[in-house]
Amino acid sequence: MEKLRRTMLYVPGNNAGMVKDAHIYRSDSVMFDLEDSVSLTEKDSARLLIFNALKTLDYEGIETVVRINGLDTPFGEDDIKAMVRARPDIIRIPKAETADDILEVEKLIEREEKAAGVEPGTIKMMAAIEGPLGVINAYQIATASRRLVGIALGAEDYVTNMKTKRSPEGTEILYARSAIVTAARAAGIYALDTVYSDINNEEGFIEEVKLIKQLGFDGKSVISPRQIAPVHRIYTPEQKEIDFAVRVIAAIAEAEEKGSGVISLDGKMVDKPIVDRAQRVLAMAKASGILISEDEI
Ligand SMILES: CC(C)(COP(=O)(O)OP(=O)(O)OC[C@H]1O[C@@H](n2cnc3c(N)ncnc32)[C@H](O)[C@@H]1OP(=O)(O)O)[C@@H](O)C(=O)NCCC(=O)NCCSC(=O)C[C@@](O)(CC(=O)O)C(=O)O
Ligand SMILES: [Mg+2]
Repeated sequence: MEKLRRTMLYVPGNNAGMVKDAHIYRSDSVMFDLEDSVSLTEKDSARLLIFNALKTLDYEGIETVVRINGLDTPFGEDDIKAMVRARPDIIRIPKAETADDILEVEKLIEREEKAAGVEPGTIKMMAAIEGPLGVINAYQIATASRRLVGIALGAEDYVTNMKTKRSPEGTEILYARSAIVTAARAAGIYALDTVYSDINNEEGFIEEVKLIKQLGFDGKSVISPRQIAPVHRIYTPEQKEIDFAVRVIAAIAEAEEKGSGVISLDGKMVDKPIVDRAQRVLAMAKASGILISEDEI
C-alpha cells in the first residue's frame, strides 16, 4: 500500500513538551527541527533532546524525520553523527542547492552507519529546496541518491532569496512548486509543499492545500496541529470520486472483454490515463482508511 505523506509536522527541536507529544496529533510524519527554529545557543541541547526522544519515546509508528543543520554550519556533521545513532526514519537536508549537497550528506551517513553498526542504507533522506539554484537543479537533486524519498519546497527562504515575499495566491512560488513537483515525479519520489505560516487563517490555508493538491504534490510541511485535519480531509478522495473510479474500472474491464481500450462513460471518453487515475483514487482511498471491498476494485 502506498505510504501517505500528506502532512509532515514541524516540531522545534528545543521544545521538550512539543517533542514528547508530537505524535498525538496523528500527522503522517513528525519532523524534529534542529535548523531554523532552534537558536544558535540551543543547537547542542536540541540535538541531545531529539537524540534522547528518538531513543526512548514511542512515536507509535508515525514516521520520524529530523531536519539537520547544513554542512556549511558548525552543527551539520554533529547532527548527522547523533541522528544516525538515534535512527529516525529520515534525515531532511535543508537548503539543498546541488546534487553534491546530497552526496556529501550521504557520505557522512554511510560513514556513521558503519561506525555505529547500523545496517547500511537504514536512514533515508529528504531534501528541501529553498533557493533559485536548488530549483534549477531540482532533477539532479531528486536523482542524486537512492536514499532520497522526496524533495520539498522551503518557500520562506526561497522568496527571501528571490528578493520578494509570499502572497496569498502564491504567484511568486508557482515556478518553484512546478519545478519541484515535476522533478519529483520524474525521479519517482515524493513531493512535499512548503509551510503556511499564517496559522490563524484557516480559509487561506485550505485554498493553498487545494492548489498544491491540484499541482500534484503528495502533501505539505505543516507547523501547527490545527493544520493536519484540513490537509487529510482535502487529500482523502470524496465518496463521489470513489464511486466514479469504481465505475471507470468496471466499464474499462467490460470494454476490454470486447477487445477495446476506450469507452465512453457519462458522455466522457475513458481510456488508459483515466483508468490509471481511477486506480490512484482507489489506492488513496484505501491508504486513507476508507474501506473498499476487493470485488469493487
Ligand atoms: C507557531 C507556534 C509557535 C504556535 O504555538 P502555540 O502554542 O501558540 O499554538 P497552539 O495552536 O496554541 O498550540 C496548541 C497545542 O498544540 C501544541 N503545538 C503547537 N504547535 C506544535 C507543533 N508544531 N508540534 C507539536 N505540538 C505543537 C502546543 O504545544 C499546544 O499544546 P498544549 O499546550 O498541550 O495544548 C507552534 O505551532 C510552533 O512552534 N510550530 C512549529 C514552528 C516551526 O517548527 N518552525 C520552523 C519550521 S518552518 C521554517 O523553518 C521555514 C522553512 O524552512 C519551512 C519549509 O521547509 O517549508 C522555509 O524556508 O519555508
Ligand atoms: Mg527554510
